[in-house]
Amino acid sequence: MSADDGAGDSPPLSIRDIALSYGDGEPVIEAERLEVPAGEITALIGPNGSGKSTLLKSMNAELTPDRGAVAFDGRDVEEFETTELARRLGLLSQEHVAPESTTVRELATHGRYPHRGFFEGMREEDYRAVDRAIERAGVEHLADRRVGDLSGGQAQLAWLAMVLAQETDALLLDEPTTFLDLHHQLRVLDAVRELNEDHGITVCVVLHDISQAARFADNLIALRDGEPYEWGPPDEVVTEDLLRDVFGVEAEVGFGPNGPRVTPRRAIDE
Ligand SMILES: Nc1ncnc2c1ncn2[C@@H]1O[C@H](COP(=O)(O)OP(=O)(O)OP(=O)(O)O)[C@@H](O)[C@H]1O
Repeated sequence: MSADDGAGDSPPLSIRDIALSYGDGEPVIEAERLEVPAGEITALIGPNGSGKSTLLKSMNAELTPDRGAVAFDGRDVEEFETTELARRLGLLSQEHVAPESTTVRELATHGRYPHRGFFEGMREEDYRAVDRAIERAGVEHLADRRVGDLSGGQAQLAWLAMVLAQETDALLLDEPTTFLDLHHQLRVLDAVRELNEDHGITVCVVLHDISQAARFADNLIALRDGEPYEWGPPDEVVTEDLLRDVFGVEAEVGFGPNGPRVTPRRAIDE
């Protein structure tokens, strides 16, 4: 990513005939075809255990499918050399591991490793990228704090700063708003939208709030039991049928100027 990248420059992610299982178990993901369009924001929605994180990790080659492939920029993600992929595709996962004494700035600095030679120090552009990421994630005031001392939401923002410092062409974000208060949820989504609009970054993001996902994303992919139930523009995906069949919720769906709005009524007993 560079400052003068125009919108639409980032590549798409395409999934073809994929099946993915853990160990010898049954596949937890099976999908014939899914697209995360270039330069657009796609939200993955679905109930707990429906396979959202697994699908996201397969897009980043963190998990290898038993069958099929994920293509990024027309190439199987498994074919990329690890550092090359990390320069182009960033993943904010739900599992965070870092020594407790690491500061927020040090964490963000880790995001620059894919851009530097093994023995090279930080260059001026690396420092600038770290500053930008810290600002975008809204953690300037926490930059010198130890990650181990942060609240859940503050830590979430610190990890986001690390992924943003990678300055990749595409971002995969697994529940980036979890643990965040409403103000910070909106700030994070605004920052992602700004990156998307200013640099044409392709985004795939897991969100649990369906109304928020519908407002925020250009496209939705709804997963049920590891399979796509529906995908496309929010207006087409968010329906009362989806809420009943996928989420087990009786709800009303209204359509306002900001897209579909979900009013849940009750959980349907299985
Ligand atoms: N490491 C693992 N080993 C075995 N099974 C796993 C592992 N990780 C996930 N699973 C299983 O794979 C399925 C999909 O899990 P996944 O975490 O992708 O769902 P999810 O939609 O992201 O859920 P959530 O909304 O709760 O985060 C679940 O049945 C889960 O139990």
